[in-house]
Amino acid sequence: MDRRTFISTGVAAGAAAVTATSSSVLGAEEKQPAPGKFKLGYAPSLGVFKEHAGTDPIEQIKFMADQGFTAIFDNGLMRKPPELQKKIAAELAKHEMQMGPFVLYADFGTESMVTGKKEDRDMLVNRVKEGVEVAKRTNCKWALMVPGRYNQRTDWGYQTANVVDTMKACAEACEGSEMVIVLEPLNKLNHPGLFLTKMPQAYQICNAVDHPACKIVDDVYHQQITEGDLIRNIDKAYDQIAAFHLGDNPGRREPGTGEINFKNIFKHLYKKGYKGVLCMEHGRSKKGKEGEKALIEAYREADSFEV
Ligand SMILES: O=C(O)C(=O)CO
Repeated sequence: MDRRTFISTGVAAGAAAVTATSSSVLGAEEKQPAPGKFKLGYAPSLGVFKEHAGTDPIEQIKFMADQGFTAIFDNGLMRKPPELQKKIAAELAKHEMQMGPFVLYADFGTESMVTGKKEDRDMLVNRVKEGVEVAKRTNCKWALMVPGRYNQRTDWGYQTANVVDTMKACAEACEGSEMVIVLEPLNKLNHPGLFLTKMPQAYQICNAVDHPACKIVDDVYHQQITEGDLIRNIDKAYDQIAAFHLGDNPGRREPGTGEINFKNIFKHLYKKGYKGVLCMEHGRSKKGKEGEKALIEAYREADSFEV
């Protein structure tokens, strides 16, 4: 199937989904997505549609927009040359697409935020300042941080207090910009030894930091492994959640390949009025062009909830 045929299939599927949900029963005009667009901001990663769109990130963004996506994400944005960062931002602006969090700091091998040491805090604050420059260049509002490893010899309460103090300094370093740091709890199966694993824990830290630039990215793949109860945790932590990551479990692939009921989660978020990004941070169940097509179809299916 060539790019055009594939595109028209994608948009047709989206249009069908829209028709099915845009009856007068809906009432509120603003609830209806643009024809062909997904209802929520599912964000493919740059590089995920190489088979259809090639290796040029700009062509990839055009392809994603054609398919009805309204957001992208790029974990590696910070490592890209500034000129390319600007080109990506300009292309996204043309399509009115959002950009999900880029990775600002995720060192899984180091005790960084838990130590309370000035040199660790200074290193992280400097990293945040670099991130602010990337955010300004790209209009990307969110930057992801992982608080690193925990220390086996220090009481948990002291480590939590140190993370809170460090995050206060990091959040203050965002002031004067629009950048928001999102802290990501990760599961201990894939990432043993990390400090931040749970939604209630992330919530407690964000509440203690009490700064608009310190929020949570809720990765439902990680949280399904760590604690489950996904919708209740979304509701309880909602005022501190600024972004989502997606991936089914087990396998960390597209919706429909595991045990998570994405259609219900998406419907729930839609009803809450969630307008942010949901980064598709997962692999695919099939390879090649067929795999890319299956990926889009999986999102069309999960997005086909009634509103
Ligand atoms: O490394 C991981 O598993 C992540 O989810 C980072 O976002």
